[in-house]
Amino acid sequence: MTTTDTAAQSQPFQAEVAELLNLMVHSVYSETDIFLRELISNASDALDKLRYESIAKPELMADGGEPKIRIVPKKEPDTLSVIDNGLGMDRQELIDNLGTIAKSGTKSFLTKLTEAKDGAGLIGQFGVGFYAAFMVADRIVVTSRRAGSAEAWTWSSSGGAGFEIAPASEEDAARVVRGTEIVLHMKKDAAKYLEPYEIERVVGAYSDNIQFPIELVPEDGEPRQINSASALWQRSKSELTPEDYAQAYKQIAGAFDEPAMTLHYRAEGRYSYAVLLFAPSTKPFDLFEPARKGHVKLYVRRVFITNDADLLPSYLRFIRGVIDSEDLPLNLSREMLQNNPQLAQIRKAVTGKVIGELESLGDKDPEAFGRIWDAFGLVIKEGIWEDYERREKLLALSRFTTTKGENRTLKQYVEDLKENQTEIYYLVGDSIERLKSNPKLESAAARGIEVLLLTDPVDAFWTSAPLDFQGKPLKSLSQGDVDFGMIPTTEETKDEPEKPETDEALTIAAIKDALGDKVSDVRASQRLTASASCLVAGGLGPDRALERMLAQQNRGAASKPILEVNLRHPIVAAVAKANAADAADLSLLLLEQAQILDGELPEDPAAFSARLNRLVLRAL
Ligand SMILES: Nc1ncnc2c1ncn2[C@@H]1O[C@H](COP(=O)(O)OP(=O)(O)OP(=O)(O)O)[C@@H](O)[C@H]1O
Repeated sequence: MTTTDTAAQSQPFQAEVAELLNLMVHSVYSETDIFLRELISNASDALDKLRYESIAKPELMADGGEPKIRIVPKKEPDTLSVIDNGLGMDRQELIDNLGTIAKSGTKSFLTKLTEAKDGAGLIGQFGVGFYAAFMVADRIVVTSRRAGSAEAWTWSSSGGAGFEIAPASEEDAARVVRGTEIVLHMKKDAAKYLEPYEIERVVGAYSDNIQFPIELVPEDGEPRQINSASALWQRSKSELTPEDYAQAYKQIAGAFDEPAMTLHYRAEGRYSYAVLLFAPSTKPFDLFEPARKGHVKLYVRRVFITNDADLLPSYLRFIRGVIDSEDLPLNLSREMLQNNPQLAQIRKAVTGKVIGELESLGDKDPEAFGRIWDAFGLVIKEGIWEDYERREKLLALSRFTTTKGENRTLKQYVEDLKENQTEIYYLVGDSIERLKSNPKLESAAARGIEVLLLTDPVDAFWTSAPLDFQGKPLKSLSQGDVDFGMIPTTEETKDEPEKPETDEALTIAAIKDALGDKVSDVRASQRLTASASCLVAGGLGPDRALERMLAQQNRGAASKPILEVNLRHPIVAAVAKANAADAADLSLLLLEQAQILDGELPEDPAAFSARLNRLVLRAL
């Protein structure tokens, strides 16, 4: 220990912590109860960690007694202590863990929180953890001793800008043999949490499923255990109520909403393991963090091993819960986590189960499934691209907005195929409204063909994989050739305008000539009935929507599109008859219109408007 280490020191909070504390104190959050849940959950994590570390070093458990959590209310002075004999923290850990927030995305979250009206809802998704205690306490003193260490340290803070760290007094150090004691000096308006029945109520509501005993130590009377301290996932389904599950979900996932799906089973056979998984009903704030980390905890015979075992593919990263194996060794190393064939087997089986459960939820309880899809459909669709093996199953789960309505499945789509229709058509774009008015839909609309309207950014990616559903290929209406020739038009639209008597080849040659290398080709369109022109991608490369996205992110230049023209349209017909200058103006206008309809800007907006004015004036 250096001399600076032994002296008391003041340290500032990380800016994000100071900001968060400020928000907590000015009470964006009215549900103060959760502070106790957060402290108990941290205590339970510390006990889990100790149990895990002591597999390799049993001596860590030597002093300090059986794992448990104690809650000690005292009225003179008003303090509430939450004490665990878990792993504890050394000096640096106290500074790092209780002075900073390590979570990625914290900054953007805080900005959102400050701006949002409904701060409470948001803060629940974030989990403010330890700092929640500042809602009820105006001073917090934490004394901690890391298991096996000769030193104990005391961290203290009254909120505000920073905290102090110092060696624990002899008296405090003697009391904290192993683990952490958190003493809250309660605010006046939070004195109710010093009442034993109030503590029991909160523990019963939020923390009953903590695996370790939680003991209430009242000022008068004997200490008593106030939770059931069993691993809920090990109990049989028949003895559990929906309320039990809802509470377990909140505790395991640190969530505030209700689960939209619960999956609880035990696999027996070559490997035995218990599974308790939940799908939340609301979106957490970090769903789109680049790390795309999962939230399923791995236990081995009731001992917590890691949060980090990638037990589900990342497109199911919204699923929360526990998998508890009977057969894995307790001392799983990082390498073993990555390469263990048994874990790979469990991962595969559980992934299949989750998808199967989502599928049957979609049939049995479309409303609950709808909540999951609305919150996580974007993420599930990543799987269509990533998980080749389960592609068709994930396509079957997906819900689409189409020209026929909302929440359509591909199964419904295929059941409603038109006579001679052999493909599933889709169009990718920025918004449903814009897609609905896209000319590329015209010919499909005239035939009553349903088209999927895809507007999520991820849609441009998964659709670039070769896909089919029930033997029907998925096909973009803005790419390659479409052939609706065999599909009859519906009655009302049978009388399309007659084709004008112009030479097709001549018209196309004239437009090609005028556009030069601005496009890769000019073709007669099968897609259009009313509009004059549209742009499509060649048959082999990426779809136009994906190209546009990649180009916006400077990841590759967009390749030249094909201009399709409607030979029935009077402007197109006029090209062949016009003089060279007018033909050039008209042809460029056909290209520029098509760009605008795709949500792009014409290459040279000034030239475009000059051209338009020229032609309009001529007609006047
Ligand atoms: N009782 C404790 N024993 C040991 N370490 C603790 C204890 N309480 C907190 N910590 C440490 O402090 C860190 C920060 O705790 P905090 O509650 O703020 O966030 P968290 O638990 O990591 O996240 P969240 O609350 O969102 O799950 C914890 O990750 C843990 O390392």
